[in-house]
Amino acid sequence: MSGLLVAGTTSDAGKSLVTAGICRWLARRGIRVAPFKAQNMSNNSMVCADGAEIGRAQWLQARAARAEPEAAMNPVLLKPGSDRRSHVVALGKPFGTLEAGEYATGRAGLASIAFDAYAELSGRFDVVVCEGAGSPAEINLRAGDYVNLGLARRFSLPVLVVGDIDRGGVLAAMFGTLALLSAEDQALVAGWVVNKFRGDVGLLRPGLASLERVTGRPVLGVLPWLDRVWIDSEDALAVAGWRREQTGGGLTVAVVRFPRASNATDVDALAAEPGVTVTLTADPDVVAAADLVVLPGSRATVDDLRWLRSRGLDAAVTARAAAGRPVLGVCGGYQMLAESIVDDVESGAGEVDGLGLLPTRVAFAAEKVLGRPHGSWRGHQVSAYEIHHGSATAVAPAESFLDGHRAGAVWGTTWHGAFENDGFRRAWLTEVARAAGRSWTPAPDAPGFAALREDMLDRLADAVDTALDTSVLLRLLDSGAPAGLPFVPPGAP
Ligand SMILES: NC(=O)CC[C@H](N)C(=O)O
Repeated sequence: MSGLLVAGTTSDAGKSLVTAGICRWLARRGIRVAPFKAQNMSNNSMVCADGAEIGRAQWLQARAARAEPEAAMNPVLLKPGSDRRSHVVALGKPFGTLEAGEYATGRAGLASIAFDAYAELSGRFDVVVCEGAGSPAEINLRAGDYVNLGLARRFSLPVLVVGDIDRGGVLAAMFGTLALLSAEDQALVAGWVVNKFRGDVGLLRPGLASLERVTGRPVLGVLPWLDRVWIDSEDALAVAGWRREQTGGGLTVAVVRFPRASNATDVDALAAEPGVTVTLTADPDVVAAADLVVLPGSRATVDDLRWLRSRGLDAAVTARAAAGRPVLGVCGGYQMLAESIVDDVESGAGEVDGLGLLPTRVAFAAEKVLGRPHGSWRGHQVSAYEIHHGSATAVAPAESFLDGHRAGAVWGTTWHGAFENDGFRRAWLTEVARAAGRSWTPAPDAPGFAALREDMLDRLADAVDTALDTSVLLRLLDSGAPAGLPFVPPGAP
């Protein structure tokens, strides 16, 4: 068993991608590999087969590793419900809340959960590829850190630092990251990976040679800017990347960008359908004009409903429904479509009016529902997942739609991930297109969503294979960071 930590000079440097790429590259060599992120902050999560909730990125990295996703791969998940408070998920189950001021101090218990999970996981796999968070040089947080060098030190993991060259300043960021670490932490930083490079690598080489000289550590390689390759992101959506053109009629989808959107990766599969264009928006005019509007999940249903109203988006959605133009709500978005919502759990707001577009009432319960339901719609099988405290019940007869309801051109379901089922997605979109007066029909030869995702993971592994010095990578996995790596002053101040 061995491990490696993939850290980054910044958030979004590409740690998740590099971790996924290394996982798939190792899995292809027949190595039993698992991903790990000690603590993830994200409202995009997934329910594992054993009912545990983990970050969506670790779930996808597990797929890259060809391993069954499980709680130990992301033992701590912080789900921000507001700017100051996060809901804590530990080993896949609710574990209270954490206020912003406690992030640095109140986490000792979480650190030991994460360390135990790593130790246990690494006993069952040949290699564990860990992803860090943010930058390891956030020295104000170093004392309580268990995600970056706190983890690496505990388990003597070699560390690769990934930098995003697209933002510029990557050489300074790499040098500075190292120079702000203590001598003990620096001893584990074993190499650099430049990410998102476009252009002539020859121009970059002298800079890389200087970086190697001043840091005494090798650049393992320069990963190219990979078009149409990304990973289910932690805090943003990459719908544009899925886009595929199709001749003939198109279909436009507007997804409302809630401040606390959760599991909004649901719309990725819509975006991957040829001819379907998905836009994230907070603009009532865009909501009015689209063929389909999606209200996605939300970690703060009542607060995001208030936000929807403050923007005048409620009127745009209601007007669509009245005109028989398609609206879909998923989980939190489905809850908002109800006649009323009683919530003494998530917002503490008590009873509030919903948009009244479906004949349902929503009640929040303290117990969180985590599940992997199966069902069907018009003969198409649907496998999904659910994560919620609020449940809707019909107060008048209504056509059923998955676990939810349909009234006119308004559909709602608690189920996430339903649109990844190809047959269901295409049949439902065909019905939506008809309701919207569009001639869109599914392309007969379009690949399925799972195949597109697999292709992306394979292209990532190809990039690792061709762009990185994999012999150095294997040596680090075999023997850890080499002894005698030079200390670069000043070190941690
Ligand atoms: N996944 C979601 O959209 C969750 C909806 C809502 N926040 C709940 O907990 O019930």
